[in-house]
Formats: sequence, structure tokens, C-alpha cells
Amino acid sequence: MADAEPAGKERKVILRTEGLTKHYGGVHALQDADFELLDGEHVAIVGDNGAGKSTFVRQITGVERPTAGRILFDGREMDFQNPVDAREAGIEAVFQNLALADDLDVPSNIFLGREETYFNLGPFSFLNEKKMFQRSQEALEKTGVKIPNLHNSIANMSGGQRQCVAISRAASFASKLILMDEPTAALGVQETTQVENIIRGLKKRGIPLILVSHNLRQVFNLVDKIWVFRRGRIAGMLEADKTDGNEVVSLITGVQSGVHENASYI
Ligand SMILES: Nc1ncnc2c1ncn2[C@@H]1O[C@H](COP(=O)(O)OP(=O)(O)OP(=O)(O)O)[C@@H](O)[C@H]1O
Repeated sequence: MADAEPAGKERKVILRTEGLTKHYGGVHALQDADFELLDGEHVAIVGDNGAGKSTFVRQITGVERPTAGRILFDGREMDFQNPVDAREAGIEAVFQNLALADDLDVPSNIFLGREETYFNLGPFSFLNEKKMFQRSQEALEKTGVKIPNLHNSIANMSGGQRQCVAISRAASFASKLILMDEPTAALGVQETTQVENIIRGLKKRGIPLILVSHNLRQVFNLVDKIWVFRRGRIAGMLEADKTDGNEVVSLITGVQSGVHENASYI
């Protein structure tokens, strides 16, 4: 389970969705999702293939626009037109298919789309490469990531290193929320551990996280709450320290293997 919160600290709701719905033609990928995340909280979203987990993440991060429902973030209703809008609100995302530019080095990838410039002159802008290099080093240090040569192009890095760069980028810009959709699915054991350590660091820094994962061991190790999606709907929410794998699997499959006192069925 995630580290305990400081006692007596009242936490606000940072993200709430009400009736969030996404249809692709006749496919009801997400239906009436009422979800809530407290500030500083780390939660997982689990569910079978096609349960609607990634669809949910895409609506929150502005990759797509919902068919219906409301997204309330940091006290305001949001209508993200694209991921840039979500980023500007302080929301960053890490996906399994990384949006990294293979032919660029680490600083260029970390600052992709948000390059630091000395000054702009008409159509010309002058990049402040020294500042970008320094800030990239700081971002990687903050997440405990060691990349031997930041000037190497991303194409020459391992899957784990690439994922760490993507997470460092998200962690250094996310002021209010990070979403990660299967961040370790393609990684080996050591690389997975590194990513999990970065997630623990985010918890210590108080940055809330929504983690989509099929790996229940990882989920139980990292998060406070587990939200279960089933066939496009939220099937329930369980507190990680008051439940077990059997209960979670029952909710995922919809097959009740007993009475579960700890689940809040929705
Ligand atoms: N762009 C799309 N067009 C049509 N249908 C889609 C689209 N994206 C997702 N779907 C459908 O919506 C449903 C939910 O998909 P989603 O990818 O959100 O599930 P998931 O829980 O993330 O699954 P997985 O664990 O396999 O990634 C599935 O039936 C999927 O086929």
C-alpha cells in the first residue's frame, strides 16, 4: 500500500467525474462514470480488457471529448479540447505507446512542445539549450533516474530508460495530477522497479496519481484505492488496505465469490 498520509490533514477533491460517458458509434466504451480522487491520493483503475479504463483516461487528459457527463478538476468544470488544455490545467499523462521523438535527445524530448527560448523574433525563436539541459537533469534527479548521456537520441535507449524519460517529463510538468496507462506493461523486472520507485516519489511529493494497471501485485503495492471498471461502467471501489486480490477479481469479473463487506458497489 501507499505511504500513510499525515494525520489530521483534510484533503480536497482534486478530480470528480459525474456521469462521464463515451460512445464510439454503437460501442458504449464508458457509461455514467462517477469517480472521485482526493488531492495527494494514489488510485488504480483495474478491469478486464475492454472495460473502458483507457477510454476514461483519454477523456480526463483531453485526448478525446466525452459524449456526455462532467469533469470537475480543482474545483472547476473542464471542457478540454485537446491534451494541451489538460496540460495547461496541470494534468500530465504517460501512455504505454510513448509520445517521444526518436531522433531527439533527452532534453528535447522532455521539453517537446514547451521549449525554453531566449527570445522570439518574428517567426524565429532561439532555444535556450543550456537551460533545457539543466532543467532536464533536475527533472531526472528528482525522479531518481540515471541516464548516462542526455545527448543520446531516445532511439538508442532501452524501453525502461525511455519510459523513465516520459515519466520524468510528466512528473516535472505535472503540477496537479498524473495519469499513467499501463506504464510498466512492456518493461522488465528491474525497469518496472525503477518506474515504481518514481511513483513512490510522486506520492511523497503529494502529486495525485491515477494508475491503470493489469498487475494486481503492483496495484496493491502502490495505491490507496482501487477503482474497478467492468464493461464500461464503474463496478466498485475498494480501499487497498481493506481488501484482497479475490475481492478485486470478483468485482472485475462480476462473479461474486462471497459477501464482500469492504467493497462499495456502485
Ligand atoms: N477509438 C475507438 N473506436 C471504437 N471503439 C473503441 C475505440 N476505443 C476503444 N473502443 C472500444 O471501447 C471499449 C473500451 O476500450 P478501452 O480501450 O477503454 O478498454 P480498456 O479497459 O482500456 O482495455 P485494455 O485493458 O484492453 O486496454 C472496447 O470495446 C474497445 O474496443
